[in-house]
Amino acid sequence: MTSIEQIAASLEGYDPQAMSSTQVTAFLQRLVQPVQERETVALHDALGRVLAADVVSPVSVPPHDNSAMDGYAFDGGALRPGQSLRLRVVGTALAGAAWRGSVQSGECVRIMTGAVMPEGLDTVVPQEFTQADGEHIHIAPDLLRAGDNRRLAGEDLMQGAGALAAGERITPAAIGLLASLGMAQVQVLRRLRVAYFSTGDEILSLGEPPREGAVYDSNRYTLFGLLTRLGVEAIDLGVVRDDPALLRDAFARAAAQADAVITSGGVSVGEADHTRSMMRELGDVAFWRIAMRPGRPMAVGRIPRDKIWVKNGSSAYAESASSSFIRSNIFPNEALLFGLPGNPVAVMVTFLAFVRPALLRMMGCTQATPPLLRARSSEAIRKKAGRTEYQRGLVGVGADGQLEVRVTGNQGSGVLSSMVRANGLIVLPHASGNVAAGEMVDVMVFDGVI
Ligand SMILES: Nc1nc2c(c(=O)[nH]1)N[C@H]1C(S)=C(S)[C@@H](COP(=O)(O)OP(=O)(O)OC[C@H]3O[C@@H](n4cnc5c(N)ncnc54)[C@H](O)[C@@H]3O)O[C@H]1N2
Ligand code: MOO
Repeated sequence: MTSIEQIAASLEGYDPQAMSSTQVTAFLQRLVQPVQERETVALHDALGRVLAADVVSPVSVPPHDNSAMDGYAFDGGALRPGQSLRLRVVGTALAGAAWRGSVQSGECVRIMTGAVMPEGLDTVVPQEFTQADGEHIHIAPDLLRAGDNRRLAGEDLMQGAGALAAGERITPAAIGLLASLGMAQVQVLRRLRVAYFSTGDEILSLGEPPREGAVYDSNRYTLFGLLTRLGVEAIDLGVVRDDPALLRDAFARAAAQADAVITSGGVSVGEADHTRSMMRELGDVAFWRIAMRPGRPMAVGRIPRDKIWVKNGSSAYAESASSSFIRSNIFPNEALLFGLPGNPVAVMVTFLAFVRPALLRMMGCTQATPPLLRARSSEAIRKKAGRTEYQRGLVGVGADGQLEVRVTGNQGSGVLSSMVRANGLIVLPHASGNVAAGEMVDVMVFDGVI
């Protein structure tokens, strides 16, 4: 199999010490493949899942011409410019109970919204536009045109037309559309499994008492949120101390259970870290410095799962074949590894910039990158050319009605509070320099993404 370094080396101008975010994206596009296994799920369980096959409409929606208003159905051919119309009401059509009688010239049928249009009638006058006069109604001149307030059969979807395409994620609207086709079940791709853990001796699990030099683990919680919103099965493997045996065990357990493994911390050049060396020892991993901020150091690779390391006695490990590891058709024998930098905002930014699009592609989604909004920066932003910067921003509508974005304060890569106040990331591209107040910038808005 082609090694990670070989795949990376095929990128133009590859330099592991100076990767651009475009190169990382291109690398991941080459590396990852969608899952193939399918399952059929009930509609309620389909939200957020990815369609395994195109859905062709088995029926027309709506199935018949019907009224868009409560009112009176009549033949629009009787309308004359400048003239009122007097019609005799000869029956009633209810939603679910069609009028089957015949309608002569000068007659109309009382009709409710959704009721089938009676034969030969093509126009509906809303009841508030009419005056009743015994058995008759009056319609004032020039209120309507022929065909008004009639919904045509198949105007939403024609029988045999493509309704949804393979690779689309099932949104609330798509679930509704599937239900409107009478489909109680749908074929989706299997859910992706993603295992994650935090590394570092200074990382406290919740519930542990504070101690000097230690910080509570936040990365596992932001990752939990990001993965859950993405709709994958998120497998939390806790905090793993910087100990080779514990790290080995964690990587083995993660790779055995999951399609992808995400770690945070220990990928920079720090001396005390065994995370890097364990990744190198167990897997096929590239360590990069990316020209971006935050999120500079990152490891990407594969960890084999065809051998699982089981604890033998207290500290020794032995390789043994296991039947409990998953067989994934993405990478049959290994899990994809994302070694994210430890700083809490760097975790979120590298996830949004690289991990999320890669996981979406693995999930089988055809749409893997979120659309960027263009907004005017309300202030000057300092930016170095030669790296992609992701600044936490708050987008809103300015006094002139145009979209405007401002930075939410301290942009340190450990500062989560400015991330909380943001509703998007201002994406400042690699080549660009300082942003002047009033300049237009790209924003990846969180709503709909995280
Ligand atoms: N000489 C250099 N030093 C550093 C570089 C560099 O290029 N040369 N890069 C800096 C950047 S940028 C980052 S980001 C960090 C990434 O380093 P690591 O991935 O090795 O992360 P750690 O050192 O383990 O942790 C960094 C920072 O984040 C805190 N952290 C870690 N895990 C968690 C967690 N689960 N929850 C909350 N906070 C966490 C940790 O305490 C550290 O403060 O390296 C720079 N240094
Ligand atoms: O990856 Mo680091 O973000 O910039 O501190």
